[in-house]
Order: sequence, then structure tokens, then C-alpha cells
Amino acid sequence: MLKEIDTYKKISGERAAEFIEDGMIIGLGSGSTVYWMMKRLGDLVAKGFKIQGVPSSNRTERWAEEFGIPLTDFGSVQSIDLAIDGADEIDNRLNLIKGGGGSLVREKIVDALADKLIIIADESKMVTTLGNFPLPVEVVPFGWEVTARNITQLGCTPTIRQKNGEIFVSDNGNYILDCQFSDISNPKQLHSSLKSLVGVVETGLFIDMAELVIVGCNEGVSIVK
Ligand SMILES: O=C[C@H](O)[C@H](O)[C@H](O)COP(=O)(O)O
Repeated sequence: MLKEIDTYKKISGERAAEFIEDGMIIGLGSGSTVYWMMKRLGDLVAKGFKIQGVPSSNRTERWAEEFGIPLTDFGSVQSIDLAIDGADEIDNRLNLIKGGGGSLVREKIVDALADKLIIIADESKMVTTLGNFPLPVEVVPFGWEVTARNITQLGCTPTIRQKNGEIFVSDNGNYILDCQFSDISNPKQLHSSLKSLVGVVETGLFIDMAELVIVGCNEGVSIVK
């Protein structure tokens, strides 16, 4: 039996699949909420929908195989009709923190190419100001300690992400620094300060990208634009 939060993720993900039309190129986000959208998308494919997906992580690619979703890549497509992705925090201007699962770089590449980005999330992800969730920043492994020290100058203490006692390695072979900023009142400025540091590959701040958010909650879903 699903926990309440997982039920919210499920209804949000399943509702997003209703936005998918036959013939579309779909950007497939990452994370446990996206899983439910992809499961429903697999049903649409089985019914005859001719869609192609562009995956944003190795895990998403495996789910696509599992659900029979045909995949394509950037060499074959110029644009993506619709991307559907999860998030770790969403503020009231629909700016996002992403990368809790470590897929932020590929997600940003996929989401940025999409004509429309729909975010799916349970209601716990909605916040007034970003920053309670530690901001994931992907960095090159070489000299990561130097990069971490430079990030400290921006007002946070970065923590190197670990998994099973080892440093976590992203799909791109990089490390993730989780950066706890108490309050991200100016996400655009923070993003550009971080990006200007040598060694930083990408930040988990997705600014002015999401068009709408489907929030799973006790009442079903609410759509935030
Ligand atoms: O790197 C991971 C992604 O940004 C996910 O979309 C995000 O962490 C949300 O994941 P979930 O749907 O599992 O809460």
C-alpha cells in the first residue's frame, strides 16, 4: 500500500500523462513522481500512441524500456514538444530546485529544449521561498574541495553527496555538492554566481522554465500556473 505522499505523487504523475498527445516528442524527467507519468505513458503507447521520449537519466531510460516507451536522442530531434519532470521545491513564481536524485544536468538540457515544461509534485514541494531543500550543484570531481570552498564564500556550507558510504557519482561522472542556503530570495543571481565559479557544471535552480505545476494533494490535483 502506498504512503500518502506517494499517492499524491502518483495522481500528479498520472494526470500529467493527459497532456500528452499522439505524435509528440516527450522529454522524460527523473524521479519517483515521473515514474507514475511514464507508467501511464506506457499504457498510451500500448494503445497505439506514436510518441518518442528523450530520457533525462539512466534510471528513466531503464523505466522507458520497462514500459515499452520508444526513445530518441538529440541527434535525431531538433526540439521537444513537452517535457514532464519532477522537482524538490517549487516557489510561487514556479522557480524550482531540482537534483535531489542527482539528475539535474541532463534534466536541464532536456527541459530547456522543450516548448512546454510541466512539473509534477506532491504538495509538500510547494514553498514561498526556495532554500529549505539543500541546493544540488554538480561539480567536476577534479579539485572539488576547492570548488566547495569557493561556494562557501557565497553563504552556505556545501556537503559532498554520498551514497552507501561512497561519494555519489552522477550519470555524467561528476560529484554533487548539496548547498544549504537558508533563503534563496534571488535565485537568478545565486545561479549566475555559482555558474561563474570554475569547476561548477550546473546548478539545480530552474528559473523561468516551468509553465505549469500539477500538485498532487488530498483533494486530488491542483494546477498552478
Ligand atoms: O534529480 C532528480 C530530480 O530533479 C527529481 O525530479 C526530483 O528530485 C524530484 O524527485 P521525486 O519525484 O522522486 O520527489
